[in-house]
Amino acid sequence: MTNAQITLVQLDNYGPWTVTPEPRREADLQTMQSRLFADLSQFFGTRDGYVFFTRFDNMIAVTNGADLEDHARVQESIRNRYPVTVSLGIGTGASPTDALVDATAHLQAAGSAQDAERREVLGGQPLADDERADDDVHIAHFDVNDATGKYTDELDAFSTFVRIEQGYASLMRVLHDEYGGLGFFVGGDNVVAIVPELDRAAYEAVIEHVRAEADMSLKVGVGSGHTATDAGLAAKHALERCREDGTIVEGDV
Ligand SMILES: Nc1nc2c(ncn2[C@@H]2O[C@H](COP(=O)(O)OP(=O)(O)OP(=O)(O)O)[C@@H](O)[C@H]2O)c(=O)[nH]1
Repeated sequence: MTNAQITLVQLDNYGPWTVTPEPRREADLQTMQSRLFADLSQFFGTRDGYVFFTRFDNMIAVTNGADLEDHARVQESIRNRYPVTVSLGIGTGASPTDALVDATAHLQAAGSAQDAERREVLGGQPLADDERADDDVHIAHFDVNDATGKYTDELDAFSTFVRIEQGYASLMRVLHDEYGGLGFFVGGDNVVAIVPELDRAAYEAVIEHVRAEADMSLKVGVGSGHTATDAGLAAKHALERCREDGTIVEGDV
């Protein structure tokens, strides 16, 4: 089964802050955003969750295992150490996309991201203990076949970046629009996707879609678990089996 718990992290009134009292230096904003992401990754990581930076002003976390108190503690810690605050919307659902829609609704109902009065909303409810199962979280770890040989060692770095981003765009769209999954670029040539339970044929179809649309060949390791860490590690081991056996889909399918 799938029982996703997704937390939407939204910086409060961040747009106005970046230009008040006048535009702030971009390098300072980049530094602050990446430190905040690192802190959130570490915090949710200690609770076996994953955070993805997405747009930095909005970040998406898989938080199965983190309760309301954990979320409130993150807000307090950020308030104490950063010049910005964060609102958190917690959503649950049978698919990651449903859970994210639920999480988003809790923040949107409380006001705009650029409403000076809307600060540190903590909306929604985590899964109760008796709602959780050992295979709540499903993660698919996608990797480009021989990205080093085909791109990194062949093209200039920007051309490689464009090719990888095009593959990522194709993959994230098909996962979201057709399968209820949320795919995130995590660096290099890797995409980690939070997915519902999907079978081998679905993964083969996703990989074929990206090959046809973006001319990029992928492999994927799939894992499931009680938390993002458990599922994500299982997915990484499955991806290693793809490498060893020359296969394109391995793991919990
Ligand atoms: N975030 C993250 N990045 C990874 C991971 N594994 C590899 N990478 C990144 O991906 C890049 C390419 O590494 P590989 O995917 O091993 O290399 P490859 O050339 O595609 O070779 P094959 O995957 O064996 O086909 C590395 O430089 C890293 O940036 C991972 O588990 N997580």
